[in-house]
Amino acid sequence: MSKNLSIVNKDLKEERDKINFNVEEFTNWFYGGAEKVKEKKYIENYFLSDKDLNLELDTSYLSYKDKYEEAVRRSIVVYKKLYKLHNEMGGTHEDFVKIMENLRFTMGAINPEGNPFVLHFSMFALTIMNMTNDEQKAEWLPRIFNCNILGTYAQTELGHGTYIQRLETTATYDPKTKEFTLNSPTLTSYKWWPGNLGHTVDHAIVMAQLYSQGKCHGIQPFIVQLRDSETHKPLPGIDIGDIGNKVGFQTVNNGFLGFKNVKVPYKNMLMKNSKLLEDGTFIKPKNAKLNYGTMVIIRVHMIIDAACRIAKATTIALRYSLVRRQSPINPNEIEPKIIEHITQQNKIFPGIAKAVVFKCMADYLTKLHLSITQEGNTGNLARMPELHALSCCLKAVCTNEDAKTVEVCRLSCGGHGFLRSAGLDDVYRNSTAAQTYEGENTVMLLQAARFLIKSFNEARNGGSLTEGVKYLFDFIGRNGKREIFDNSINGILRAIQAAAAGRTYIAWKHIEDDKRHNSIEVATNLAGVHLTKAAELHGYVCLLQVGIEEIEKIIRNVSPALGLVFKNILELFAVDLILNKIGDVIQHVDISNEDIEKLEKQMETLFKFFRTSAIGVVDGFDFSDPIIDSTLGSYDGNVYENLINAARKSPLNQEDVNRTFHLYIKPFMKSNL
Ligand SMILES: CCCCCCCC/C=C\CCCC(=O)SCCNC(=O)CCNC(=O)[C@H](O)C(C)(C)COP(=O)(O)OP(=O)(O)OC[C@H]1O[C@@H](n2cnc3c(N)ncnc32)[C@H](O)[C@@H]1OP(=O)(O)O
Ligand SMILES: Cc1cc2nc3c(=O)[nH]c(=O)nc-3n(C[C@H](O)[C@H](O)[C@H](O)COP(=O)(O)OP(=O)(O)OC[C@H]3O[C@@H](n4cnc5c(N)ncnc54)[C@H](O)[C@@H]3O)c2cc1C
Repeated sequence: MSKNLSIVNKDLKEERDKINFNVEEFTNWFYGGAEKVKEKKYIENYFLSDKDLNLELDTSYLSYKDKYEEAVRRSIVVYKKLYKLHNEMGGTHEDFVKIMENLRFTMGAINPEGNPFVLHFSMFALTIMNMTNDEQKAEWLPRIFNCNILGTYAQTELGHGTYIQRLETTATYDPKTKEFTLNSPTLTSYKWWPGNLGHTVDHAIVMAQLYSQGKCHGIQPFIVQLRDSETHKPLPGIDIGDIGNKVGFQTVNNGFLGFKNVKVPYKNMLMKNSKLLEDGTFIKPKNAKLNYGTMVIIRVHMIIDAACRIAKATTIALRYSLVRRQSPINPNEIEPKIIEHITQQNKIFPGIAKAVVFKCMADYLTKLHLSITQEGNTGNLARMPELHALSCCLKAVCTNEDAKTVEVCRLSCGGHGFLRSAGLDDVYRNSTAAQTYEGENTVMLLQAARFLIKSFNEARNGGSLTEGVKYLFDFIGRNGKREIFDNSINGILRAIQAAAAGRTYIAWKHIEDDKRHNSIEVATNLAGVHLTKAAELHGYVCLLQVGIEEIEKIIRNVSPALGLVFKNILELFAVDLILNKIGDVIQHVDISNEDIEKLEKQMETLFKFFRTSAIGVVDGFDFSDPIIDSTLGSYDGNVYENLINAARKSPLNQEDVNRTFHLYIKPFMKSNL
């Protein structure tokens, strides 16, 4: 499945012949074991081999409406098969999760511009699983699982996406009728953005301000039916539609939604956290932010998505760079593979290292999320703020890096990278969307910075700190002296920690100084740029720290040859990071010009070593050709054949002369102006 049967380009074959580690062993690590790789391949093939999907059709040439309709058609083919496969596998919840996890990659190949049902299977289902009481679970989960109802997560409004406390949709409870009345009192209160909302789903989790007994009790989730289950017509009082063309996500069917006196039964307010008694008495949750739980889960999941987008983009860029020849380095020699230009290595190799380190972070964060959620289920919510801060911080840092890296990969493919058939545009669109959805990245960094400043105050007052921010103690302990740089992995980590702690101190001091003339809120706003820089540096500290810990474990468990590749990858990540953050490092670390030159030299040595492993690593990401979907990144490396074949499929090339010649061009040319 992963390799096509055509003859592999000789330049690429020559590279693969030199790989000095076991690529399969790397793949097994990336997917969590040989069994998981087998499962992934089976599931991928199970779906992608279905002729009914008609994957030959290049949907990028279709109109907006046709794209959506084809995406719905394909999705239904997939979901029917999903349920068939699920039954064949035994029908357990674990089987379902297994298929869904693998389907995430496969769905991208089937609907490259987005899945019109993605919110049903992610945020809608997750919210019902995590924010309902037992009765509500029993009522809704079977219907969701069987797709008898389809839903989305409707939180953002025209006027507010970030500051959700000020959402304007209202849900007013009447104890006499035991109903809520939903209203959109203003234009800005219209829901705007929810995926799949426009014309696909018939239900939504709606976040609305709860009014009861004459008081507002803040935003609460309600499950609301939007469309008739037979006709799919909007129900009375529901104004609903698609928000129109976007930068990407064209087939996700993001929608708008307004309410006019829409009645919702009492039992439809999700009651695991906040509770409303039938008489209208409101009972506060243990922590008001528990209703933000679905956002936290998705932010955690977004780290692995970022890793995979980078893995895909670097696979395309590297394979292309190993077959593309241009510009002799020595004037009299043959043109080299473009990867021989060291600037090309500088564009692609650090990206490959990021994919690996982000994958380590995704695994770490998933485990942390599970353990903190389990604590939460026993009533212990103490670590919720730590998880919130970490997931916000890494969501922002990883998706920012993701978008940047994917764009560099596109640039590294020169002109051909600009073709849709190169496959980098959809990856980029998804990366840049991820910078905004699930919390805009600056806002996410500012949330993380709140935690950093609190921790800094705690450290100054001799309090206790969570593991991930203990480096703030080192900074305070140095009492204004700079960290002395030493050129080892741990030395680089300490330097980035010193930079993060130093920037946190600058932000803290800024706030303290401004507090003399301003409120704490105004002072915090004025320190915003420092705060976001501190949070960003903290994100890199976490990535490097977890990267070091995880890769040390990996090295102990893999063959020595693969261990060397991991060591090389970790060093690449670390040296690239410190060189990119050198301005911040210089401010807080005793690092000399010679040290910096040594790091630059070290980067060149690391590139030299990685030059032979790189193709093995990207092959090890194991994206099959239908998933990579790129003329430049296919396994066989036959890029020029792929490019001309793709061009021939352009709708304009289906006839020799386009009608515009006779309609407009010829009359214009003959007109003598
Ligand atoms: C499973 C498979 C994955 C599939 C992926 C599917 C992809 C589908 C594609 C797209 C889907 C996109 C969906 C969306 O975009 S949904 C909408 C998302 N919206 C947002 O993310 C909104 C962002 N805004 C917020 O999250 C919040 O407004 C806020 C920025 C966090 C601020 O909240 P609030 O105003 O209430 O808070 P305050 O500023 O007053 O206080 C901050 C304190 O609250 C603490 N806090 C906040 N959140 C949490 C939390 N979740 N847990 C614990 N604590 C929290 C925070 O720490 C502050 O504490 P402090 O002590 O400092 O006061
Ligand atoms: C592709 C896509 C899919 C989406 N899907 C969904 C969905 O399914 N369901 C849903 O409910 N929503 C969805 N959204 C909405 C999304 O979650 C919000 O757009 C996002 O949270 C950002 O909020 P905003 O649009 O209000 O941005 P704004 O907050 O208006 O951001 C504009 C600018 O203001 C700045 N800013 C705002 N507040 C602050 C602050 N406190 N401090 C400093 N700067 C600030 C931001 O940094 C940014 O530069 C989706 C959005 C996109 C793009």
